[in-house]
Amino acid sequence: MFGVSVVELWPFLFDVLAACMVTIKTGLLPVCFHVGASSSLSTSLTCEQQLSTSTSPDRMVSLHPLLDNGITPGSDSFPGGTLKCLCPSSPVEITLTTNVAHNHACGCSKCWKPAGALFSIVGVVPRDELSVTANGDKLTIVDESAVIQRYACKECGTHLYGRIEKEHPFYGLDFVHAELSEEEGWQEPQFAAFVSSVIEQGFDPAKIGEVRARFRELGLETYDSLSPPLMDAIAAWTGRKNGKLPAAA
Ligand SMILES: N[C@@H](CCC(=O)N[C@@H](CS)C(=O)NCC(=O)O)C(=O)O
Ligand SMILES: [Zn+2]
Repeated sequence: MFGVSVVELWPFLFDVLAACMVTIKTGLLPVCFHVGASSSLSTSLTCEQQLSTSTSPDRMVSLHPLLDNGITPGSDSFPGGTLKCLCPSSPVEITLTTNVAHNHACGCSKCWKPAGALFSIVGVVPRDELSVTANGDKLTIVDESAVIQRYACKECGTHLYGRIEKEHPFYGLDFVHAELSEEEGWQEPQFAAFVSSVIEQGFDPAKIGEVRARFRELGLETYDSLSPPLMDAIAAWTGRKNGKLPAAA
């Protein structure tokens, strides 16, 4: 969803990234939490228990494995790496020659989530920093009518990358799930987007406050679309396109 050209937008993304990183708090609660009849968050269950019973949205909830036990900061100097689908043999592999930016939790129904997770973790890279390096013949586009053409493995269903082919504020950026890499140093999640969208997928609206509270405990702001810097980038692109703002230099 997310054309300013990449050349134009990419430095902006890094500025935003740097600003967001200072908001990440330390000393996070260890959790797998229970959203139940009580409004309190319980830490009494293990992650294994939580994941094994998380099929009902209003019982045990895993936001995402990379969030449930606290956020591990990434590395500013991380150069990128390889992401693989979950097939036990002949996995599809993509290679990124840079770290992700705007990495965030997304609650929308379209982004790929690992089993049991309520949210996806998704970030962006310039499209020319991504290449398919193995078993690309297993890729298929999930929904050709979507703005983001999400390329998934036909066998295991994992989304490898999402690409925008039409005129769009985020044309030139590909969407990826860095958790599909074994390397460490990927940018940590910066915010939570499309939070209310989990309700469309069956999550109890009465419990959404607890989800937002948990994100805040983790130091992540929650939004029901994207973060203000990204919404501002979209609006500026639209303003330039409709002539209300001067064209980019
Ligand atoms: N409430 C909707 C929101 C979908 C949505 O707008 N997703 C955003 C965040 S990934 C987007 O950019 N969609 C464009 C697309 O999926 O092609 C849902 O959950 O399906
Ligand atoms: Zn999404």
